[in-house]
Amino acid sequence: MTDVAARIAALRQKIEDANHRYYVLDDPTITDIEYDRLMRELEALERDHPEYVDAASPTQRVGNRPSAAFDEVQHAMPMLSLGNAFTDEEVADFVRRIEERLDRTDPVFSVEPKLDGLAISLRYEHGAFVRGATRGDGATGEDVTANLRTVKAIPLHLRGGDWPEVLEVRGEVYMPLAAFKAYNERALKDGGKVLANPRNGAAGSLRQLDPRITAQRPLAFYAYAVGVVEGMDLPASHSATLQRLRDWGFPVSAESDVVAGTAGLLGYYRRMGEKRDALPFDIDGVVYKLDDYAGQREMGFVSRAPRWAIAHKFPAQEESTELLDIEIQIGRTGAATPVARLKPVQVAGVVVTNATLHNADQIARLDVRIGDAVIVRRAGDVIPEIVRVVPEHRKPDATPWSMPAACPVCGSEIVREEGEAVWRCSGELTCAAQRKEAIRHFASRRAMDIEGLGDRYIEDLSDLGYLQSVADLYRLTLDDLLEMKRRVDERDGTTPETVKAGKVATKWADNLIEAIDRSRATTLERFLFALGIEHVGESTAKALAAWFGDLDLIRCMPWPLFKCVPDIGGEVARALGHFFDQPGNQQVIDALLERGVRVGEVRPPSAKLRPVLSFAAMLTDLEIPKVTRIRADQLAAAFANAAVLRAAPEHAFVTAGLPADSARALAAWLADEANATLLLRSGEALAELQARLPDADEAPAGPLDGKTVVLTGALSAMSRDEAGAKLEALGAKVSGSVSKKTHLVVAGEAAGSKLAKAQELGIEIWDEAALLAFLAEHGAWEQGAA
Ligand SMILES: NC(=O)c1ccc[n+]([C@@H]2O[C@H](COP(=O)([O-])OP(=O)(O)OC[C@H]3O[C@@H](n4cnc5c(N)ncnc54)[C@H](O)[C@@H]3O)[C@@H](O)[C@H]2O)c1
Ligand SMILES: [Zn+2]
Repeated sequence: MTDVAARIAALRQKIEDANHRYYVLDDPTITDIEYDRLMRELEALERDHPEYVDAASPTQRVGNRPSAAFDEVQHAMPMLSLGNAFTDEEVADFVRRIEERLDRTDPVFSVEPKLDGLAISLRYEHGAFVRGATRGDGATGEDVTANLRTVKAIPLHLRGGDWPEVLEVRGEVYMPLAAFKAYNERALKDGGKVLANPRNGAAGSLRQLDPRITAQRPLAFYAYAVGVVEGMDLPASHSATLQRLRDWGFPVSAESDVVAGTAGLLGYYRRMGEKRDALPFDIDGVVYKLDDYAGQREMGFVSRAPRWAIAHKFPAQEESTELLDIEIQIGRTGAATPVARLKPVQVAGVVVTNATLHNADQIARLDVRIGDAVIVRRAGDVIPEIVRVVPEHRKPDATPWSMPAACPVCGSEIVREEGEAVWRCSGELTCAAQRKEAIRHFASRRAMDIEGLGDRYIEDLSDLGYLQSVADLYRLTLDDLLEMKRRVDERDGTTPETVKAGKVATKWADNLIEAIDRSRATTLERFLFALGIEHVGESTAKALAAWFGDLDLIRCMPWPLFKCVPDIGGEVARALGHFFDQPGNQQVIDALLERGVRVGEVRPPSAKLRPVLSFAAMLTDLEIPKVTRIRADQLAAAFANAAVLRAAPEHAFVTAGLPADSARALAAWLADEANATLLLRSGEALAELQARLPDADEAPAGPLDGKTVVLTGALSAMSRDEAGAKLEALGAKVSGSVSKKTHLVVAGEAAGSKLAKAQELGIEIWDEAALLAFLAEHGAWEQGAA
């Protein structure tokens, strides 16, 4: 074989493979630009060496054989492809060929956006939609009628009374960008496969075997041509036909237009190019069609495309390049997002050096490794993203990527909650990236309540380095604030509002310093809430304060002990333990206290802890594999405390009554040094708590002791929070949701589902009047005090 023959054979093979992946599997591995390059090379070789032209060459055919999964549909009129133009000269050549052949100057063209979706043909008989098919290889397509019926933009019946007996409408099914984005966001959250691009989304959705799946994916449709028409004469031009299609109820692109000559075409190309990013759908170019049908007939066809039309393509939105590195970016809430550093590459006219990889799961799914050749996509104002790897170019030493253990900004551990897609930096109080959000929460009304510390000040104070952590709030001086303001004015070039009538305005700064100072005196529950610990909302903060009463105790408590508080489960307990285990967080708390933050008197732990604090309960809370409460009871009976248990050998657990597998599991667990340390720490914390418990009779008895109360609906005399606080003072436990354990529901105005549930469960229900009467009776409310 000659070199040319070999190259031609290789190109045909590559293109066939790409066609199969693209048209049949909806899963391409090369970019459109690469595909077009291969195709052009093959076309040129076949042109220069006509002896190799072959009817089986991909240059002679459209698309690909349809997949066997669907019934076949023979197209009565073939569905062709379009020739491509990439440059202005190619467009000028196209126009010149028409001018020469038809002997006209500046011919008139119908021009349309080229939607990037899937070509389909819709058949209407006596006005009713009877069959829809994909293009397939142009002659034979796939019957996707059931799926097309779910596309709302496709009329199931033609409108107006005047239609042909048989009408075939051709157009593009596509996925609007909003639907594409929403689909991928959901897929990322659920750990599903993301769509590479909207075209892929349209093709994949339409070629689903189950129409119910297609129905869930919002596809749209544009009509751009007709095929077979029987029993009626069409207008003489394409543009007039498009108008007819509109009248019959088909969506036709509002961007379509009529222009003349090369200049008209190129003008339209520029206009659409500028509009491209703002359109709600992807277009990969524009299509020029000679407008009059007489001219079209005279021009005729080549093997796979008409001579009277051409697609003028925009620069590609996908390119391949090399992945140089994967870096971690920390967001406001600590979310660690992997970002790809790329070898610079032009994508859709812009040099791209970074791309998002969404999250660690997505990296694993794509199996992206540093050094890989990757396909980058940039569409509209969307952040460029890596859509796939080119596996053939993988370097042999490339290793799978994993999330780094420590935050690149602050060095805290990067962790992930079970069942969550997002990894987070755990340095809540120290991480610069999370600082602003943390400060905002810390200063908020229900937390430390620093009046006047708005978002702007938080931004500026952080950006200019005055606030490294929330603790720095308490060493801000009046001079700091004024200097900050001066620097902001300087930076933004704004006229200093601080200097008015020659006098420096300092009132705002005085007020802010005063508000910060006021916030120093707070409560333990507000302080714990203000720290912004994950999963710790107001009610958990309140519970912690009520049950333990002492910040120092809470700060050094190992996580299993938090679980002795009834409403705190394993997840919240671990979040608490983890937060206080970070030295950076502890330093910030120290600094806050040093700088005068006061969280109220130290109180003894709640007497209610007495029945739940035991060695056996603690062992259960450690969540040791195969150590259930029964086993924990056996262990507690045989071993005096954590230290003794820690030192015991495996056979001693069997002697204590544990089955062999539990004994083995416990021994294995203890063999891990971190677990052994946790056990010892928990044992010490348990002893400390027990020692601090007040005598049983010290606990005040309230009229609602041991009762769980739920407040719902709106009260008029006080807020729900106030009412809740009053009820708690009388011994009640206020809960957010109604369950069988609820003793009482207080229902204000417009109470909804909680009230209904309470009725269903037969729980006692009070209206506001009953509540106020009860509060008054116990001295917690004065009649007429509203
Ligand atoms: N990446 C790959 O592996 C791979 C493989 C095969 C094909 N491809 C891509 O597909 C292209 C070839 O596909 P093709 O044959 O569908 O050609 P095409 O996409 O270049 O153009 C023809 C198609 O344009 C569409 N179209 C959109 N708006 C239109 C309008 N207003 N009027 C008429 N048609 C309109 C129709 O679906 C029509 O079938 C290649 O250039 C390449 O970009 C890529
Ligand atoms: Zn960090």
